This record gives sequence, C-alpha cells and structure tokens, in this order.
Amino acid sequence: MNKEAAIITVDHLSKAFGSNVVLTDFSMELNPGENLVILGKSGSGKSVLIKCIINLIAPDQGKIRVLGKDISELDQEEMDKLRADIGFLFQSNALYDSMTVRQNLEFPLRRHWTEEEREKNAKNAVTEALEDVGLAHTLNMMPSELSGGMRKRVALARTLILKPKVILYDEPTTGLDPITAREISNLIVKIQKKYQTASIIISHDMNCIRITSNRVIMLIEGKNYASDTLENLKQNPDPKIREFFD
Ligand SMILES: Nc1ncnc2c1ncn2[C@@H]1O[C@H](COP(=O)(O)OP(=O)(O)OP(=O)(O)O)[C@@H](O)[C@H]1O
Repeated sequence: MNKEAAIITVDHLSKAFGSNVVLTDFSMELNPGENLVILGKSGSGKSVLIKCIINLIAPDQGKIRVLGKDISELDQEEMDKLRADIGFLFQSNALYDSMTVRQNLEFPLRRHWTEEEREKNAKNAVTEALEDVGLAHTLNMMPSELSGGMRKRVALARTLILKPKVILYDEPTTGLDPITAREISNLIVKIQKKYQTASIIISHDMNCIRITSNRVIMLIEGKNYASDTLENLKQNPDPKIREFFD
C-alpha cells in the first residue's frame, strides 16, 4: 500500500509529558477499508495516539496525515471540516440524557448540515442510521430507557449519521456482557462492509479483536512494535508479544 493512498499516516511520532515518554518514533498507516486494532497495555499511549491523530494533542515530533491532509497545517475551520469525516465512538457513549434518540441523532447535523439540508434529509438519515444498528423502534425513546448495549448502538448510529470516512472506536465493548459485546463487534464489521469505512479500534477484548480486526498493531514501549494479523501475532514467539496472549 503506498502512503499516498493511506487514510491515516503517522510518521515518526514522538510525545512526552515532562519526563514521561509516551510515544517515541511511532509510525503507522491506516489503509482504505481496513479495521486496524491498536493493542497495548494500560497507559501505553493508545489514547494519546488517537488524540494526536485528531489534533487534540500536539506531538513533539513527527507528521500526521489524515485523508491526505497534514493536520499541523490546518486552521480551525479546515480542522472542523476534516473532523466531520472522522467518526468517534467513545467509551462513555456520551448520549444527551434529556434528548430522545431522534434528537440525539439529529444533534451532529446541526453543526455540519445547513437548515435546508436538515429539513430535506434529516428524517431519512436518522431512520437509516438507526436501521443500520437494528434500533429503528427506539426513535422516540429516552436514553434512560435503553440498555447499555442499546446505548452503545445509538451512539454508533449518531456517529454514522454524518457518513464518516474513518471511525475511531475507543474500547467499544468495555462494560458490556459477552453476548452484547459480540453483537457490537459484529456490527462494527457490518458497518465496515456497508460503508467501506476504515477504522482504528482500541480494544483489549480478544473476542472483539478476533471478530473485527484485519490487522493489529502492538503499541509497546512507545513504538509500533509489531503489525500483523491477530493469527500471526498469536504465533509470534517474542516474549513481549506473548504476554498479551498467554
Ligand atoms: N494530558 C496529559 N498530560 C500528562 N500526561 C498524560 C496526558 N495524557 C496522557 N498522559 C500520560 O500518557 C500515558 C499514556 O496514557 P494513555 O491514556 O494514552 O494510555 P492508554 O494506553 O490509552 O491506557 P488505557 O488502556 O488505560 O486507557 C500515561 O502515562 C498518562 O498518564
């Protein structure tokens, strides 16, 4: 895969907080249509990496290109535009409790669509996004009436509504029971196939990784220590990699 075609390119990224060196010479690419899992111990820098990619944290060194743009060169307006192409699914779900499911889904449209576009297309967009996650019947429900798995699905629908080109999933199955976790993992694959989105998935859940990943990057000692399929990594005799599987 050449770098020009990559959805995200991280080149020689370094980031320290005082004497705490978190990322050091970290490089990676996210290829079109790929589900890429970042696997690393707690505190290894996965969230810092994601925050650098969405320009919430400035790296000490290195270059990051997202959808062909060097993010260090973007002004606020250009960055806002780019963020509309990036979907996030946060661990917390962050639904607005005082709004219905429909209002929650319409919320991102306020910022990114004109009033005319919203009047014309919002209803269909909401319906399609909810159907994608199998929750069309929850349109007028309040978040408090939904189970944890359903909230996660609604949060995913809200991410999908802007038809992002890339989705960043932060521990999408944490806190869910194994069956619901598997449903969410399957949904991530369904979304990948339907919209051909590329995704970065931060996860410790081996079942989720097995179901969703096309490739796994092991973030160890601040570096892209290994990048391979889950199956190949499981066969790797390197003790630092074995730690994750034994
Ligand atoms: N804004 C910040 N200021 C100072 N230190 C920070 C900041 N953000 C993160 N760190 C430090 O960077 C390191 C990596 O944190 P990060 O949250 O990226 O880990 P993680 O791999 O996402 O962990 P987990 O799996 O537990 O979520 C930690 O030592 C953390 O204390």
